[in-house]
Amino acid sequence: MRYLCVLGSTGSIGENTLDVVRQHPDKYCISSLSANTQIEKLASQCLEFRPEIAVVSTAELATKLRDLLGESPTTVMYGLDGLIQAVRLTQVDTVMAAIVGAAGLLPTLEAAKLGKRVLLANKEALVMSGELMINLVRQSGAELLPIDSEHNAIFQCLPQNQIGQSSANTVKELLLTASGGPFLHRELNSFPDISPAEACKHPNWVMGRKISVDSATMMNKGLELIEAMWLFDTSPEKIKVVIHPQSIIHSMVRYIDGSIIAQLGAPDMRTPIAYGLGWPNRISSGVQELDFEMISNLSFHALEDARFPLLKLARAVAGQGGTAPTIMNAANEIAVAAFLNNQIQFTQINEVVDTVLNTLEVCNVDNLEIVLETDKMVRDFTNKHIQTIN
Ligand SMILES: NC(=O)C1=CN([C@@H]2O[C@H](COP(=O)(O)OP(=O)(O)OC[C@H]3O[C@@H](n4cnc5c(N)ncnc54)[C@H](OP(=O)(O)O)[C@@H]3O)[C@@H](O)[C@H]2O)C=CC1
Ligand SMILES: CC(=O)[C@@H](O)[C@H](O)COP(=O)(O)O
Ligand SMILES: [Mn+2]
Repeated sequence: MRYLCVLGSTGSIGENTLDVVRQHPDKYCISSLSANTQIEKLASQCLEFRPEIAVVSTAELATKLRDLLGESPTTVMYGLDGLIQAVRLTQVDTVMAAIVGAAGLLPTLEAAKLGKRVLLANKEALVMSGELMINLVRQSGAELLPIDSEHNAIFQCLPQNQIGQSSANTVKELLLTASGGPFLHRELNSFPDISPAEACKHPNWVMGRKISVDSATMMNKGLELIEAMWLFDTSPEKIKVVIHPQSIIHSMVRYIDGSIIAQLGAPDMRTPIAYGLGWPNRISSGVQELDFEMISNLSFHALEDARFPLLKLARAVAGQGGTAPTIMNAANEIAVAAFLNNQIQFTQINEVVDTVLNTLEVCNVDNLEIVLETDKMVRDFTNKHIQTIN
């Protein structure tokens, strides 16, 4: 039996995780769950899975959740302390890191520090903390398994199934596939008119709002480029992005002998989640089998920089290192939130991130405090900057 803490259980990845767990009551037990504000959904998950701990964001929400749970024995906690307690539970051996954005950083690092199996969906946490997270994993002996579909695909295509061990001798490059999002063919001159609802309508995947906007701007692929550098111990030059609008090939590895190994499947996150839960074995996921007779076309396109300037910017940030990825991530989180709140236009997400990166100084990441201070400082700066452009 494996004992799970699901951070962000009310989100898209969280719900998919619980769906896979539901299919294997003999293999997985839910020990702790967490949400931000969706307490009704969390309450229903608690009543079904009976975790030891459930965590919400504030004391008020914790009181309301406790009321909703009635006689149920789950202990309700709140805030960062609650998230850390949820991860620290002695019996928890596996942590699904599925909180969106920087809010997931500290509990994910705690899981890594404690040597647990970390199923990493929360790519922003690795982008922000980079080497610090990888070093914690190495020191503690934690298992860091990628859930992001592209990285999970690459993990499945690499020879030794070991994160952070370079295959530099035989791997020529990693090929990250990108759907191109909802605006792959939209007229560029209409980009300023893009609404939050349009940006959140991904052609192939059902995901949370923040990652959906990131897919539309392709910042998602930029974050994934940096995520892949750390997970697979490689440089940005050895990671190529290929547009593949069908999202059937989830990513590929090109070897020095001309072979390319790809992982294919229906665009359903339950496949990578089941792979992470079952690793090194495989378990069923409930995902419908891919029917090749129904696939008329698998196509590939080159990237257009003018359409997706944030990917080019993220590649430069990846090469720069230091606090540059932390700055980029924080500016992007604030800009995406402002776009979703109708405060800025879609095209201003790029302008805001670019301005912030060109204004703030990049320094070395010597410790976690530098990451946390940078994240806070950039959020304040970006919010103020957005007020000035409105
Ligand atoms: N969805 C997908 O298919 C994929 C997602 N990912 C990554 O996985 C992560 C989660 O994405 P997704 O599931 O789509 O996101 P969602 O927005 O659907 O879910 C986010 C989860 O995090 C919780 N949460 C949000 N803000 C906070 C906060 N400040 N403190 C604590 N908890 C918080 C939410 O709680 P509440 O419900 O109460 O708001 C929810 O449980 C992201 O990093 C994303 O990039 C990676 C690959 C694919
Ligand atoms: C499902 C998943 O992993 C997302 O990150 C997905 O890849 C988004 O698709 P694109 O960013 O390729 O549009
Ligand atoms: Mn992805």
